[in-house]
Amino acid sequence: MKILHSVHPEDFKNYQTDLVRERFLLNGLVKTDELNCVYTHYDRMIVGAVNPVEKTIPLENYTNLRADFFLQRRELGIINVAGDGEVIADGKTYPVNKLDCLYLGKGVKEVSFRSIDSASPAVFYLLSCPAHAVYSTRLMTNAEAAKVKAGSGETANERVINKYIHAEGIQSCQLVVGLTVLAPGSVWNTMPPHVHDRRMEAYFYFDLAEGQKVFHYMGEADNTKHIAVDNYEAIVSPPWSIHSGGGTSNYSFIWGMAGENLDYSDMDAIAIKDLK
Ligand SMILES: O=C(O)C(=O)C[C@H](O)C(=O)CO
Ligand SMILES: [Zn+2]
Repeated sequence: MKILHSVHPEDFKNYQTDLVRERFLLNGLVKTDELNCVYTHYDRMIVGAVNPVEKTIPLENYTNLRADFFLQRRELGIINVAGDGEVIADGKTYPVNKLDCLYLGKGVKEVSFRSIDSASPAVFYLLSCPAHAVYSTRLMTNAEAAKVKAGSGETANERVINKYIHAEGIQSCQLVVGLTVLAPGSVWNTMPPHVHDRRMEAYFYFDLAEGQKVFHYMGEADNTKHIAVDNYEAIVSPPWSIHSGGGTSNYSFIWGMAGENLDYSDMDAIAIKDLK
């Protein structure tokens, strides 16, 4: 499994586009009939994706985990962003359709993924972090997720934030996961931006139309940089960094965090006027 190391904010100030991409962008995650995971040193969060088309794909036990099985000391959040699919966990089958979320706790031994129709395959996005206790497996459909409206059409940031795994939702050790859907005509996510020194975060962009891009902004508030991100690409955000995007069209993205607490609202807001 590829490993991504952490970056110091002072070093980041010297980074050019290529190095920002190398250190933070996770691309090539979604490949036909493959599971692809990256082990990040941001709270040891593993970010991955599996796109089962013709085959049922198992969650393999990577050697760098030095574990008997993937979830021996970890928990896992799964969100499907494409066609209908199923996750089989220790013999039980869970239907996980577009925008549904399945949480699997520490100790689940055998996990595999399949699509219902290979002509419209599922794409499961995965977020896994270390777990110290067992929390129950739980499926939450998109209709059941807590929804918060944010932004407005006037400022091109009208969106709905859907929360699945968080303090008042699916219970976990440290995973916090949800997704945000931008309204047509709105392009800005997480603007005004924020940081949260107590949690890392990863964004995975999806439902971005062919030929469009999201300009993802990161860095400390007074030293921001951007990279242009495609559909099905993820980007990690260190605790010192803003994480905000401006698209050339509307799109959706999954956000996932791990760290000190499960409190979604534990953020330090940054005023737009203070951005540089
Ligand atoms: O659109 C937004 O604003 C978000 O979705 C923000 C993320 O949920 C986030 O950054 C949580 O810390
Ligand atoms: Zn955040």
